[in-house]
Amino acid sequence: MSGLLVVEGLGRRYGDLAALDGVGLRVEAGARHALIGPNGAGKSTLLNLVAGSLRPSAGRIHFAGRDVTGMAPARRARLGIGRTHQHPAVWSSLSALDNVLVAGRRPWGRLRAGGRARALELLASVGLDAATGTLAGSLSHGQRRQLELAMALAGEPRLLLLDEPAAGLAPPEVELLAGLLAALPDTVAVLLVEHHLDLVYGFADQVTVLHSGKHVHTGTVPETRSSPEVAAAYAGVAP
Ligand SMILES: Nc1ncnc2c1ncn2[C@@H]1O[C@H](COP(=O)(O)OP(=O)(O)OP(=O)(O)O)[C@@H](O)[C@H]1O
Repeated sequence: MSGLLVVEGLGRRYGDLAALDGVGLRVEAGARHALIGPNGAGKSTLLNLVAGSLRPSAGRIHFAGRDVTGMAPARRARLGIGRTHQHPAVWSSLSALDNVLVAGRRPWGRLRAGGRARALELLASVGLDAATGTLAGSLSHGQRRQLELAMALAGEPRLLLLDEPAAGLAPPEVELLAGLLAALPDTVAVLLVEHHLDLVYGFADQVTVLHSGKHVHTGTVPETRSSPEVAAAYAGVAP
């Protein structure tokens, strides 16, 4: 089965509500794949199902040729699925450096060889070289997003799930984020959930659109921009 991430017939119900309904998705190794759609489309649900923090009601998830559908989040992370959250998940009482060191630990808490140098390198790569000793709780919202990105990269993911990284950022911070995303190594595939369409269209090579839990469209940026189904989804018309 080709494709780094292959999702088939994925569904998730909350009582009577189908938050996600029979969705398929394929993310190739090294791809820049965006997942968009109006509020409540099911984007975060899909991301959480892939990360393993939610269990599906239907469907399968394959990563790197393995069926990970029932696998715990920590095991998926060890296989190479990294993520950031809608609200940055950092340890407020630890320094930025310690956050990255902890996030990059191997199983059983062992630090990676050269871990400190690598952590400093990652912090520099996300623009936090002047804040390595700052407590994460004292960082601005935008800086916590940058820190969480460095933490996710410390796990050496092959797939990075980014959940609305531009949410709550001021325009100059969005520009900084766009630069950081553009500089991500192409050894990492990215699945980006985002409402900021300029950011998405500048970043993605494939775009998948969800509406009311259903798959509406997958295509290149020009295909997505000119799709009547996508326009209808954003206009609130049933696909
Ligand atoms: N824990 C929950 N209990 C009940 N319903 C939920 C729960 N989580 C999500 N939902 C519902 O599932 C649907 C999909 O939610 P989801 O957060 O995945 O959408 P989204 O596309 O990420 O939306 P947004 O862009 O607003 O973040 C929504 O109708 C939402 O209200």
